[in-house]
Amino acid sequence: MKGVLLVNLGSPESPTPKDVKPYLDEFLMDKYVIDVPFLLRALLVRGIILQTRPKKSAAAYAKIWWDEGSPLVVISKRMHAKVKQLVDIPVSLAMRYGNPSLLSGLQELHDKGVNEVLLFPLYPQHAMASTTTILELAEELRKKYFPEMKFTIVPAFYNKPDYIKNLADSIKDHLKGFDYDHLLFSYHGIPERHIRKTDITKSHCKIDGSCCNTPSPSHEFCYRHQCYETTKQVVKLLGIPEGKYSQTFQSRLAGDKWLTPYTDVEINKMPERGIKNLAVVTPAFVSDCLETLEEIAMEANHQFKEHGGQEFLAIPCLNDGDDWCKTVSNWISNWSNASSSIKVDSEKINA
Ligand SMILES: C=CC1=C(C)c2cc3[nH]c(cc4nc(cc5[nH]c(cc1n2)c(C)c5CCC(=O)O)C(CCC(=O)O)=C4C)c(C)c3C=C
Ligand SMILES: [Fe+2]
Ligand SMILES: [Fe+2]
Repeated sequence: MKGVLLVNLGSPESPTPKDVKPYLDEFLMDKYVIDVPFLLRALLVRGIILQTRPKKSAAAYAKIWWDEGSPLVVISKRMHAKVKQLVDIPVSLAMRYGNPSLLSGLQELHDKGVNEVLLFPLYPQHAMASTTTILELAEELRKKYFPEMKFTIVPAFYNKPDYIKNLADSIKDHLKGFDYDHLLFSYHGIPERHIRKTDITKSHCKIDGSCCNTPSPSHEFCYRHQCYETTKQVVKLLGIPEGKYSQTFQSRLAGDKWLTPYTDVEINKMPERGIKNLAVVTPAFVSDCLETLEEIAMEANHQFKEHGGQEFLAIPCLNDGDDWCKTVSNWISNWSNASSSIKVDSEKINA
């Protein structure tokens, strides 16, 4: 029997340092996130980062927390509930860090008699720190607890026409009545090293002006290419002219060189370049979360105005929007109705 596991990132249990600390420990001790040898990772994370960050992060979470819980988890649950109504196979929800855990999601499907699982990482663009870590942990759990299960993986959907249309429609709706000078596409950043590591050709990605626009098999897993492609396809659909939009990367940690240009640096320079009304969209996230609600809608908004900007619009993520939930359920139904599900590629899922 077939079933689906939707997987998002996850949040702490509450916006307090006591609950944020174990969440950050699980997150940052992940070898796909901080990809250095264990002892160095433990020294960096437990010896340095966790000494101060839980308090700072908890304060940020407290600003965006809802009565029902973390926005990311609450929104994911709402989306899950809608998708469940639209398909006729079991669908469970899990988080990579925190709860509901991946193990509980797989167990729930197993208890319903599911032995063919469509693993659905809720990330439009592929990154080892987001997607690979889900797939690796799921495989580890499968081997240990559910050896009879088969997995099929939903690949990054950064360029799938129905996803692009949902995103473009949402941007268009939110821009109604907002006379914007510029639309910024701000994606979650990753260290440049991660781009080189996921380059399957081991030679293509130079992280320069052209590699991501030159066709290559490496693009199947290149986060940077996939971000550019999402932006390119959305602006094409919306007819936004060159110069009226740009792309940046947000949420970097100190230490490494992360993908540039940096969102905060660019936003602060915009008012002196004549951009007074700025709209920001965050397509690396399908659900609003700390990084969109606090870092962009509060912090970047404030900084933009401090630097002379006038109006700032943070465009919400697709969240549990009806069109997006329909797209997700169509992909699921196409997979569940396919006669053979041994290996289903993205084209088939979107057929
Ligand atoms: C788009 C997917 C994501 C990638 C890729 C990603 C990489 C990445 N993240 C960190 C460090 C942190 N990220 C944090 C929050 C956070 N990250 C994502 C998504 C991706 N991260 C989301 C959806 C969220 C929000 C979670 C929520 O509960 O709302 C945090 C925690 C908050 C904080 O202390 O700032 C950290 C830390 C690294 C190091 C990384 C790539 C190496
Ligand atoms: Fe992150
Ligand atoms: Fe590239």
